[in-house]
This record gives sequence, C-alpha cells and structure tokens, in this order.
Amino acid sequence: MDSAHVENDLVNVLFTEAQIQQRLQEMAQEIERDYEGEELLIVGILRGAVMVMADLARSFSRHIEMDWMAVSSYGSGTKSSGVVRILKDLDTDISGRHVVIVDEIIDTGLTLSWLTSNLTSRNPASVQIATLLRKPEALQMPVDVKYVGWDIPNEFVVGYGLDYREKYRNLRDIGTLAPHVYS
Ligand SMILES: O=P(O)(O)OC[C@H]1O[C@H](OP(=O)(O)OP(=O)(O)O)[C@H](O)[C@@H]1O
Ligand code: HPA
Repeated sequence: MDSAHVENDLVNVLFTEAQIQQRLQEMAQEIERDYEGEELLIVGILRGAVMVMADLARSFSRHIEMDWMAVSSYGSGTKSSGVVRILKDLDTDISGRHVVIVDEIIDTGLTLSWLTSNLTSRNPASVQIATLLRKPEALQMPVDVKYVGWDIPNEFVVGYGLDYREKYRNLRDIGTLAPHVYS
C-alpha cells in the first residue's frame, strides 16, 4: 500500500507531524521545569506510546531514564474491553523514584486510572501522567493528568502510534478514519 493510499483512508487530519513535534517540545520543557534537580523515569505504555516516547524523550535537554510497560484493554476493536492486564511489567524498581507515565491517548480513562494506582502501590516518590491526546467526553474513570497535548472530540483517531486493527500506527499525522475503512 503506498502512502497516498493510506492518507486517503483519513477523512480529517487533526494534527500534523509539525504540530505534534511543536507540542511535544512544549510538554518536555514543562516537565523539565517541574523536575528540575530530580532524577526522572518516564514510562511508556506499549505499543501506542512508542512514537510519543521517542520524540518526547529526545525533546529533553537533560538526562532521563526510560522504561516500558505493556497492558491490554482494547483487544483488536475500537472499544475498551474494561479489563486491564499487564502483558509486560517494568524492569525498574520505582520505589522512591519520580515517575511520569507517557501515553498517546486517554479515552475512557480506564487504562491510565488502573496504571496510576498500580504504580502508586509500588511506593514511588511521585507518579504523574503525560498524554498527547485526551477525550474529555469519553472519560468514564477520573484520571489526574498533569501534562496534556490536546483535548479532542470523542472520535476514534489513528496515526502517530494510534492504530485501528494494528494499522495506521506509522502515519506521521493524526486523523480520523473515513467510514469506508470500517465497513
Ligand atoms: O483511556 P482508555 O479507554 O483506557 O484508552 C487508552 C489506552 O488505549 C490505547 O492502548 P491500546 O489498548 O489500544 O493498546 P496499544 O497501545 O497497543 O494500541 C492507548 O495507548 C491507551 O493506553
Ligand atoms: O481513538 C483511539 N484510536 C486508537 N486507539 C485508541 N485507544 C483508545 N482510544 C483510541
């Protein structure tokens, strides 16, 4: 499939690659200010957060450490299944550490609400959340999010790590899918 064909599947581009990079720069600066003089571990939630982690991490002008978790809540569809399972745990002992969880989207809030309490139970110095996107209208669980790229409408989005049935993660922009893709 060539890239023009893939772009045709998008009905609307919400954020371009340039806008995403600009916003991540701003978020990295904000995080740097907040954690000045402290060691910081950022934890990416596989697989969707790979792009955000790579670009956010390289936007810092200081040392940070990176670790990863994989959890499952969506399966292959577009609706959260309501059950969170750990597929891959952290390699790092986070007790006494400052942790920022990095994800690309908060939708129902289920995943991040569950993850926050899971990581908090490991006695870290602090746990905060950074997400590129958040859908306020879709929230079903309260999630305290410190760093948000953008709030977006309650529509299924793809690109920049976000998939529909494992496709579109490698798009550089973020957009909504045309109806013909779902049918
Ligand atoms: O707020 P929620 O409704 O819980 O949705 C948010 C979660 O859904 C996505 O992951 P997904 O389960 O699709 O896995 P993936 O990152 O492997 O695509 C995303 O990366 C978040 O972790
Ligand atoms: O809108 C979305 N798109 C892709 N994956 C997702 N996981 C939660 N919400 C979304």
